[in-house]
Amino acid sequence: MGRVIAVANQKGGVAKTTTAVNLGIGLAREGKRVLLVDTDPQGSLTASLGYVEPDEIPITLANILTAVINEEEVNPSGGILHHEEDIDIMPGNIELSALEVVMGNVMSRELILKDYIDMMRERYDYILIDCMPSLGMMTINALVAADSVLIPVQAAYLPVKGLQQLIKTILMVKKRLNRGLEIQGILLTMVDYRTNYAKDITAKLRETYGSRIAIFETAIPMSVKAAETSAEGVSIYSHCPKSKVAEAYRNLTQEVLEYEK
Ligand SMILES: Nc1ncnc2c1ncn2[C@@H]1O[C@H](COP(=O)(O)OP(=O)(O)OP(=O)(O)O)[C@@H](O)[C@H]1O
Repeated sequence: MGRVIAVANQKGGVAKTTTAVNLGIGLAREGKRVLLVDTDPQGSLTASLGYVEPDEIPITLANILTAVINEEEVNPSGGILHHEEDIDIMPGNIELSALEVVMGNVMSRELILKDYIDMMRERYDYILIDCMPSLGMMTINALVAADSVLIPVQAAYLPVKGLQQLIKTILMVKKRLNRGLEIQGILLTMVDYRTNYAKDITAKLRETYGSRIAIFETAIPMSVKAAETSAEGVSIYSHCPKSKVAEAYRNLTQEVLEYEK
């Protein structure tokens, strides 16, 4: 049975998508069967893997979740795209925006994505859910469907306030809807090693959250190489295997594999 990890932070541009893609492909390179699920109406995960016009893809997560809502039968292979780096993708696009509104008005509205994800678990070792930058119904659905949450945090400012809100939401979901949910850890991203920010922020995070929340050993360095990958439609391992960012995502992959043990 696959393990489901939500990559979440309501703050935009903190490298959720970049992390979902490179952790997902990192796990696939270790022989794991991986599904990436794009729950963001911007479709940036979908686009960054080479499907540059997500809005033109005929079957996406929005169609699948609509079928779930309407209690129609869902074909587990339906809409799945296969990327050359050996991962599967359930694409997302702008239709998820309207769907999120519909979701808010149906029975068991928090469990819609979970229905689909649970059906997919037996086919994969890891399912990574790329969340949208909000704490709305779609993100709640992702947290309900997941076993754990990975929280990318951009190491450019002291991000404590937004994090508190996210953690509160996660704990609320854990209490009411998904008792097994774990916070897998905070991942520092876009770390600029020319400054001392990373050290300061790590220290601040440890001081604030102490032993309650793990912080990954690995931090992801700031690098234009990471930003270039999405235009190429491939992972950092294909685009620039010797870069520091590639090394960091390889290390993160190992940490995630270790976590399960
Ligand atoms: N390590 C990095 N160094 C420099 N730029 C990066 C790095 N990681 C990601 N980026 C770039 O930062 C931008 C935001 O990254 P990304 O799209 O992964 O964040 P996100 O949290 O998923 O955003 P959104 O909230 O909009 O979904 C992108 O342009 C991406 O290419």
